[in-house]
Amino acid sequence: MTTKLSADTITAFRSIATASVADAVELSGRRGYLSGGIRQMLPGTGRLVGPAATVLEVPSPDPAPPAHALRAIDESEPGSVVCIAAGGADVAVWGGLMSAGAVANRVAGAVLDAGVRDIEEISRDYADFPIYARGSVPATTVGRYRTVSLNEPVEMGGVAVRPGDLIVADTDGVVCVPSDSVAEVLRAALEIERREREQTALILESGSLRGGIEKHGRI
Ligand SMILES: O=C([O-])CC(=O)C(=O)O
Ligand SMILES: [Mg+2]
Repeated sequence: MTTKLSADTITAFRSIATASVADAVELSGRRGYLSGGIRQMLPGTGRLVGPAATVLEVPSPDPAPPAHALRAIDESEPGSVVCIAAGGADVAVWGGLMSAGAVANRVAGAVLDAGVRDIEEISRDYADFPIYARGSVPATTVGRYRTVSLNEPVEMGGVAVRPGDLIVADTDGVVCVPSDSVAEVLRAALEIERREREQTALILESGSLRGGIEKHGRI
């Protein structure tokens, strides 16, 4: 099961750039950002923020439906982000039908360490639904990969993603905030945003990039 995060926490992260969230996770000694190879394919409306529901897919010629992904879509708490780990597979682990199911179940978005297909259909019929993926590819996952777990820890783009971790994604990419450090990362990320606003003002006032970042000693 995914962990309940407060509506206030979700709202707060929706106003914070992934760059700041990634830096804030790093302050706790961990890596939060997923590989830049997993990028925004469909933007939805604004930043994607929600708890992860995790699915693992592995190579298999078994032509079975992706049962764990279908369950993740139908059974996750509204507002969840369905995260499918497939080792960067060059197949579509998501498409138009899965988007229809996700919208019907109020899933917040999808993050895929693999490809997506039916882009034309999804952008036409589900324009509010955000998808992050390695790219688009017309090949179905069925008969090439099969799902093996739901809501177990997975690895995506170089990061361990656990069910209930907070996913934050925007035009820069995807960050995973470990569920045990959400409050601490939120505080740190807000402080980073405050510092950068101050630095921006100092740069513009002084007319010097180096002068503007001197006070805090970092970019
Ligand atoms: O076949 C798939 O793997 C996914 C797909 O096209 C859909 O959800 O429409
Ligand atoms: Mg399809």
